[in-house]
Amino acid sequence: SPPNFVLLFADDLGFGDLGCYGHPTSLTPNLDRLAAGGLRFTDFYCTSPVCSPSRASLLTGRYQTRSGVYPGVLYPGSRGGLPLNETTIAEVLKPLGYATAAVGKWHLGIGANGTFLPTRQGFDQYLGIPYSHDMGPCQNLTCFPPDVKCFGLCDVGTVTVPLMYNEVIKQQPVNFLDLENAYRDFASDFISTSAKKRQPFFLYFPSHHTHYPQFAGPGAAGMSLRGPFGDALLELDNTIGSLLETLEGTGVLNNTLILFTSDNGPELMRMSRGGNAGPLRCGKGTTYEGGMREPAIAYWRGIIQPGVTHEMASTLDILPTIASLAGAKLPQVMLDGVDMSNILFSQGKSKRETMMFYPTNPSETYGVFAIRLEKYKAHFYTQGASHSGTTPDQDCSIFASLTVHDPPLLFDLEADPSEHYPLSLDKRPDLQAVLGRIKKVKEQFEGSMVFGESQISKGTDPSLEPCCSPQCEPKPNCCHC
Ligand SMILES: O=[N+]([O-])c1ccc(O)c(OS(=O)(=O)O)c1
Ligand SMILES: [Mg+2]
Repeated sequence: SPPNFVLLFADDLGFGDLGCYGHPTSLTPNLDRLAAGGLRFTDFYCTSPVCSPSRASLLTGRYQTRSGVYPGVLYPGSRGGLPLNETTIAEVLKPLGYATAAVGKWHLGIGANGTFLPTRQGFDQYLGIPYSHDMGPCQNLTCFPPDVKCFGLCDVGTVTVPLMYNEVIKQQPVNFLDLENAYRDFASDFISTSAKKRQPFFLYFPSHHTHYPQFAGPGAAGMSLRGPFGDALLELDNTIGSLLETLEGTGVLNNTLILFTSDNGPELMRMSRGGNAGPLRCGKGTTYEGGMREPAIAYWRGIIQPGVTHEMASTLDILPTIASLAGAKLPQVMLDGVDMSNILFSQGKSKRETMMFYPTNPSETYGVFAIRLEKYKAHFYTQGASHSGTTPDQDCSIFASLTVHDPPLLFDLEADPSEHYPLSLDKRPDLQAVLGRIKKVKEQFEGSMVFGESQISKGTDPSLEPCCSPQCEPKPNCCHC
């Protein structure tokens, strides 16, 4: 019978944040169990160092430049979103009779009359906050029990964050302390209902953890060794444990592929309240490895052999892989993802030999900032980011302005995954040859790249911000239900 798919997607979680990736104080026993019993990736990439573009690529198998989800991210009042003519994983599976649900952070647009919400993108059901949970005033919200306010300011002058069920606002502002429980119960009900009906299902679970401001309910607050960030991460891990129990209890665990990864690198500017990129350089907002290489685990009990793979793979590859496993037709569009089944099921080589690194704000002027080919990575441009500030490495901070590298900075990511020691090309014809191949890849890729109309440049309209009492005045503060 066709396999079920559970896609667990963390937010702003770094390569070094999980116990199974070496963090000394994170408590992630359930993710560690998935890694121990499944395949742990060491070279798995997202496509953007920030949320919305990365999520567009995950769900379409195409770089964000093609779908138009660039530059930067979408906001509560954004006019744009992931275009409806893009085909998501949910839309690939629906024709095969799959039940589909999204639970958590959408961040691919709301638009007029909810035109870009998950229910318009192939998901039968949706429960979640449709963008980052700092995109609304949070200083009076409780992030930790009994009444510890959220840290910092978040975005003021906007409606408070709403919890939506399908296209209706259920709660505004959301109650963070029971949000993850609500997500867990909703997701568990979806699994149980599908299992009872013997209907194959796709659960997309983009948690808000561990995005700023960190929050956690009573089941995790104060229970980690790593403070607020660790508590939020523990809450996500608890939820994953519950979902595993439900999959097991309903008898579908052996027929379910579970994938876990994160949307972009850690927000280092949050310091000890932010994530950690492990040995990788910089983090969110940059095209150094810390911003783009993510923790990733594939688990399918009895089918995927436990182990570690060093093969290169990406969020782009999830749609083609799920399509091939379900026997679904691929969308008739330019796909950048490749089927990674042979990595998953036969410890084979990846069909992916290259990865393109676009910055937060891709443009046709500069094109890709960096390219990885096999073990080599060439940076044509580098730039720091506010999200990666406060670290000792000055190249990560916002003060590290856009720099052209000609010849490109070249790193050997096997010998130097931290991108500390650029390779000299002098008297190295072998490296010059590598650079020649990379330039050819860049030429071919950019020759085929047609930038879709920027959705984010369509700007924002305050009247599009979700408000549970649309007639109330004065906005946005009156939107409370
Ligand atoms: O890239 N950005 O311009 C950007 C702006 C606001 C965010 O809150 C953000 O963070 S994100 O939404 O988690 O990616 C990113
Ligand atoms: Mg993010």
